[in-house]
Amino acid sequence: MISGHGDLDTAVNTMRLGAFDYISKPPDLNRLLNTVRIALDRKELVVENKMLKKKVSKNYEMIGESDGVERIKDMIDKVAPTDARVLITGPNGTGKELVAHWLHQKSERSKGPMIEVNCAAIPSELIESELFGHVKGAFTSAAKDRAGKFEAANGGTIFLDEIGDMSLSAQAKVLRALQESRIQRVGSDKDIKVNVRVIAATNKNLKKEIEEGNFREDLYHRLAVILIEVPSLNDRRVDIPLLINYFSEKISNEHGTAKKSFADKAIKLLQNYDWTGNIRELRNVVERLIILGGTEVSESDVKAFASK
Ligand SMILES: Nc1ncnc2c1ncn2[C@@H]1O[C@H](COP(=O)(O)OP(=O)(O)OP(=O)(O)O)[C@@H](O)[C@H]1O
Repeated sequence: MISGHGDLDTAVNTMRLGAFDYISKPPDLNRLLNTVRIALDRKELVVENKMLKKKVSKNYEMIGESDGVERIKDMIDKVAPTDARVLITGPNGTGKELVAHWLHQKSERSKGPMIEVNCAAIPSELIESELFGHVKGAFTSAAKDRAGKFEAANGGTIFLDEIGDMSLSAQAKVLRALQESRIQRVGSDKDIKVNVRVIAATNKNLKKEIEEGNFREDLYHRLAVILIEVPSLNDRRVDIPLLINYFSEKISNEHGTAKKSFADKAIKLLQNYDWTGNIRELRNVVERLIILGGTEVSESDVKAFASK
């Protein structure tokens, strides 16, 4: 707002009504330029922030009203505010990672970091240094000191995904970290105290892995203080219509197109499929049908493009 009749009241009122700045006439052009620059920066930040918030909150929405999902939501509400360790089990693509994010977001640690480690993706000779860091010279390629994921998660949560695939030697190190809340960087004997909540997930049957000697029983008991079992999609088919609707909206948004509806018969057909890939597979099928199907996705679209 630029005005020649400025007094303090008008200035305060204009700002209250949403003006970014109040400049009296004749304007000092340097000040004006500066104000415009700052306002543009602010606007950019606000837009970016809105987009990020949307992304975060949308990504971790948990859709479903089946008994299985309701039970998980109840458990999350009870368990999230505590520091109890949680082991999440269930087949691939059922939403284990989603549950882990929810637990973190609804916990007192939500302002702290949430660090994810995919234990299956890290070669066994690197996992120790990845989790606990290393000091310079600990091994040939250790050119400088480096903190690991446990230190990075300090004050927050570490999510050990696919824990069933972790080597026995790494399991021993994780066990020590859990027992003592302390870690040592590889190549150092200095203890570092960490304040980290541990959430782990696996699609393996850990009881069976224990019997076969692939998983430490003591580590299992440390991790599974609370056990959350995520059911397969075939065991909660009532959620399928809701999920189709949710993914249809989400995918159309991502594509920048109008939301497509699905005919009742198309939904029924999808509801009876065998979803071995669970929710991840359903999402892919919905995306395919949105791209290839008609304005309203029909039963014949499902037969043509998503037959099983
Ligand atoms: N109840 C749900 N509502 C909405 N989206 C879901 C739900 N459950 C899972 N998803 C979505 O399905 C996809 C797969 O979920 P996620 O990655 O959490 O599964 P996972 O069990 O961790 O899989 P994996 O064992 O293969 O790592 C993700 O895109 C996730 O956002």
